[in-house]
Amino acid sequence: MTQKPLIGIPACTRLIGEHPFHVCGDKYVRAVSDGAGGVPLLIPALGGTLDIDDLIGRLDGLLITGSPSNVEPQRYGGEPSEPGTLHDPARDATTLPMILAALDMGVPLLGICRGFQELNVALGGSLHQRVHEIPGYTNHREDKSAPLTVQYGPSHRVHLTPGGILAGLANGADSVAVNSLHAQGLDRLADGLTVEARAEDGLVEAVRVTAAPAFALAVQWHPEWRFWDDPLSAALLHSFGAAAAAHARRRLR
Ligand SMILES: N[C@@H](CCC(=O)NCCCC(=O)O)C(=O)O
Repeated sequence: MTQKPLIGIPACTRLIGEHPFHVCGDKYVRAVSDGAGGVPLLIPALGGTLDIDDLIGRLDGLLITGSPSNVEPQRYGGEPSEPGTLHDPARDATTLPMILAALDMGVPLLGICRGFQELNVALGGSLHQRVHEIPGYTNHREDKSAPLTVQYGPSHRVHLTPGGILAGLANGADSVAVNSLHAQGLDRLADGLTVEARAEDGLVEAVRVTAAPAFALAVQWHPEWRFWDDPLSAALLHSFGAAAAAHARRRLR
């Protein structure tokens, strides 16, 4: 009997009423279960109270999701955020070390939106906090007043790096249309990352970990959104799942 790969999804913290919760969006859970063929395991944002190495050693993959919260700027030497910015320090304290442990232990990793930004920060890179205020960059935020199908619909094109993983998954296409729901973006690219895609304004929108022994890729857009309707999204999740399944076979043999 083939065991499905166990894929960890670190949660966000969220106040619901007066009570704090650990939460994860349903579309990420289904991207793991239906898109990657894995068993989703939600991981609470407990930071240093978790034995990160022990936990990563039990996983076959790690999906770092998007979130409306921003990585705390002190994590990358940034200026203080604008007052009222939503942060999630408990999530930062969990995802950043988990990313490094997964890369160190060869556990396949897929980052999405905030997860893409966290990969860059975890490896020593930095972020633009408000991309839309920087001359030369366009507005990459969604219209929050629009229906979700519009917010997560195609927003701009990204140019895929020839010979990259995404270009291969896109059957050699040199650009694809993606959605865009982010105010932050990559500033200083961390050492050890290779650009996989750029937006038309030049903003980096996808990276891979150059020397990673396993699948280690992150995108600024949202392939988990209705992935079954988008060939590249489906191929990306399937490729991540295949890498996790291969890891499971090695781990469980
Ligand atoms: N807060 C960061 C990252 C934005 C992000 O992850 N957006 C998606 C949130 C909702 C979802 O999970 O689909 C930024 O603003 O750049």
